[in-house]
Amino acid sequence: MSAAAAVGCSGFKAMATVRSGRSGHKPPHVLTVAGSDSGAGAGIQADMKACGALGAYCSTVITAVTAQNTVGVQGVHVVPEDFVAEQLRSVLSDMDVDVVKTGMLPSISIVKMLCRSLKEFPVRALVVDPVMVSTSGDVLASPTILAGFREELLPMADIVTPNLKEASALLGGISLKTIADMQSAAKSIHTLGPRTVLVKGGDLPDTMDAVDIFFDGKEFHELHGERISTRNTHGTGCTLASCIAAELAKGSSMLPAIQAAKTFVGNALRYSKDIVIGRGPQGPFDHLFQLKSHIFNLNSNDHHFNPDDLFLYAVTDSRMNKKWGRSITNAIGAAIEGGATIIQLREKEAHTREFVESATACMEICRSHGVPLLINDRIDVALACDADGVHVGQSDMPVSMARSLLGPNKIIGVSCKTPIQAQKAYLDGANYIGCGGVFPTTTKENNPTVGLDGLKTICLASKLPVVAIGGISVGNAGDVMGTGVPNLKGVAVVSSLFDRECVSAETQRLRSVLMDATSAVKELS
Ligand SMILES: Cc1ncc(COP(=O)(O)OP(=O)(O)O)c(N)n1
Ligand SMILES: Cc1ncsc1CCOP(=O)(O)O
Ligand SMILES: [Mg+2]
Repeated sequence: MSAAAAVGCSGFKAMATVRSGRSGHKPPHVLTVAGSDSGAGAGIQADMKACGALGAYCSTVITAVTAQNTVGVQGVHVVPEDFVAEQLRSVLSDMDVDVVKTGMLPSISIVKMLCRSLKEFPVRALVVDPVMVSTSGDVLASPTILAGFREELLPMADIVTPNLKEASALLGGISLKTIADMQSAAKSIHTLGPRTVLVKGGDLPDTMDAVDIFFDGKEFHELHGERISTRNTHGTGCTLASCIAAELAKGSSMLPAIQAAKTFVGNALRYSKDIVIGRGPQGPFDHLFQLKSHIFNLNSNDHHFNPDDLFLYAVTDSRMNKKWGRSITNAIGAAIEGGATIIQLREKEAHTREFVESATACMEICRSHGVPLLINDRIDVALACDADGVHVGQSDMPVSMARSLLGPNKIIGVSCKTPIQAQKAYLDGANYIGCGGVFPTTTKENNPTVGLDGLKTICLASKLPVVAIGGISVGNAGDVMGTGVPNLKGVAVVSSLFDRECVSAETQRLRSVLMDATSAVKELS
């Protein structure tokens, strides 16, 4: 196989499109030939997750089915050679595989048959993880496969990735205790025919960090990685080799592929170091940490949405603040002091930088008081200042899109005037509905009113909590809450708080009107 020329080639996608004979985009494709791990930490399952996480398609030829968990390997069922051959033929004859990665190859006849298949259907690169013994110490391949590795598979490989035990086994049982030993092992394994060798030193005693030795046929590269203290290391070998394969399939050359793979494994271990799966000594780690760290980690400070937060919803207005000579931070501070339960920054005229800066300052105030802060219209500003959520209207970014950008924990409110909009709000993943204008207002132009009847209709049409908005003040807030619809949770107001001289006093007055009205409704029901 002449993978040397192909690995690291550019213009790969165009070539792949021609090969597939169809127009459209062909994703980078890794075929893993390995064993299934019922615990899903290693083997085929790890390979699929690793390739998927790095953006490569992963097809699978299963050589054995293992019964294993975090304690060890309880059983191995080897797939008959003919059926491994059939799987290989199915995938390789049809799917334009870029890179083959091998894991558990339980018998020499399977090794030999794989080599024949690869000669019949050449691929761009072959990554061999010479799996022999599981991390729990269980034997996964008969020692006779060593001959198959040495004589047939390794000469075809672009890289072979033994750990210390495997390197030792490939070299007849020599002892490997130092970095110098690893270098000489890498060189000796290279003489067996692979284009490059990575000897993994995770088990090397007396080293502060994990050192791997990469030999490219000419030079040694010492690759250092932080040693992460965790029990969750099951599947690191499979994952590293699969990541290398995925990077090669994407067009990387060998050394950058190894570096990217090491970074991925290091980050996965760091993210997963405290997860608990299984009762045994060695647990799996989370290959999909990138998805979760984006969505979950960043949001560790998120305010957990409580529909009662909508009770007294203060919405800012830059024109009013200007008129009264207030900064936005003063305005929201006063509203919180007066008893506002949620704040929305509705800054229609602000430039982005100014908006991000003031929103960040407001976030600090709100967080210190445990009051959620939402951003009107601007998902980007909400993300930038890690706000608790957004409020969007029917002509703003769709709720479903905002949800996928903000993740599951942020609060999303949406304006609705019709029952259909209200039903869709729930299906799209909104947390609440803003319904209005209920009454006429000069704060928002060209905004037809729905009245108290329209408000009730919206409330009844949705399971979501609703906040009423538009022309609401101390004079009519009692009527609004007096509708008594259970999911009407409060009122949102702009001018009756911020177009007044004393924001905190107006907020207090409104709060007591709302409290009286809700107690009256409770008494009636
Ligand atoms: C709580 C609440 N409800 C409704 C709105 C109005 O949002 P939208 O329809 O997007 O109009 P603008 O506020 O963007 O002019 C709101 N802001 N808050
Ligand atoms: C933003 C908005 N959406 C519907 S009405 C309205 C304006 C509410 O302002 P005010 O409380 O001053 O009537
Ligand atoms: Mg809007």
